[in-house]
Amino acid sequence: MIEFREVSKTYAGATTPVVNDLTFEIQEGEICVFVGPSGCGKTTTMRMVNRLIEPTSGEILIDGQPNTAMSGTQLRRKIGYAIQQIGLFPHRTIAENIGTVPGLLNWDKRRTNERTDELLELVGLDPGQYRDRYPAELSGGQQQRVGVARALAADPPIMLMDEPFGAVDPITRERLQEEFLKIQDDIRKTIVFVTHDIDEAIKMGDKIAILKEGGYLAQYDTPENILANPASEFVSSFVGSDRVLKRLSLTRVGDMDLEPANGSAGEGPRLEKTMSLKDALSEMIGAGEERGVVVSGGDVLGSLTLDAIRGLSGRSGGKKSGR
Ligand SMILES: Nc1ncnc2c1ncn2[C@@H]1O[C@H](COP(=O)(O)OP(=O)(O)OP(=O)(O)O)[C@@H](O)[C@H]1O
Repeated sequence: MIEFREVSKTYAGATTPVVNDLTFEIQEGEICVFVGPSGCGKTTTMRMVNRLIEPTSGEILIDGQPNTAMSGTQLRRKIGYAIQQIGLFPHRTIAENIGTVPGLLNWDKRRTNERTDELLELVGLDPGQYRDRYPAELSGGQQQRVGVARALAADPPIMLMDEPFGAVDPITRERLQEEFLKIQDDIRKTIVFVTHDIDEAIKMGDKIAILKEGGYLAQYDTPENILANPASEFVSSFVGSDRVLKRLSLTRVGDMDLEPANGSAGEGPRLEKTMSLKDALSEMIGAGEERGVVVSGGDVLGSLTLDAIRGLSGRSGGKKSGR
């Protein structure tokens, strides 16, 4: 767990803070996304976790221990770091790049090589083909995969990821996001993820910290709750006027309170429980029906009505509690 306690940062020579009295906790195994407009202090906040930047006041605890009490080696072992624009060393091979932190931690060569190959496979790159290439010989998307592999090298429980998928086209970006979420399902790291893209935040975050200019925490909650109940005008305009649709995309049919199905036939289209509400809505409107039958495999789970979906576009009605 990472705890921010009244953390502020004013850069030398500046008169106003760029990070302002942040207090919140990031739970173990969760992805916490810092999002907000340019200059609101996202990167500064993230870099205070691994002490690339020191706070002016307040403290950051990692598993209950102030990070100031940890040595450089301890911090490197505990915290992986993947940065914007990839940051691979151009004159080192892919294997040497991935082996950077194991090298600093004095791992022997064999262990580092085995780990490198394992990570290349994890991020979907054939070790035989890519291990000895240089970064310039890889596509942007492949380089970003290597950036993620490098951050994972020493198997740190915490990962800091600063716009890790920023430098690629939208389609590659979406693929990288999905691949990474699948990897995270297995590795369950505690992740701080910086982006300025609210859609990426909604997709990647278990929690989202929305920062606003001056480094204030405008809202800290699950994507679901932020979309349902934006805390202020600022949050509401930052998440966008399509927040209702975003929320429908995020919510699965199976997450809703369902009505009993009165027999499975003749009650509108069949909706798989994993389908998003946005797709379910489209099916129901397309079929001209007020309700659909929610199924999982061959079993009928219940019935979903247009009214229940409409209820969701208000506040939090209609949805089961929890994510
Ligand atoms: N080393 C520094 N010295 C002085 N001011 C700095 C320094 N680094 C950042 N700043 C200022 O602090 C503010 C916050 O910067 P930061 O990089 O944390 O924001 P950000 O939200 O990550 O921005 P972006 O989305 O544009 O990357 C900005 O106004 C920036 O100019």
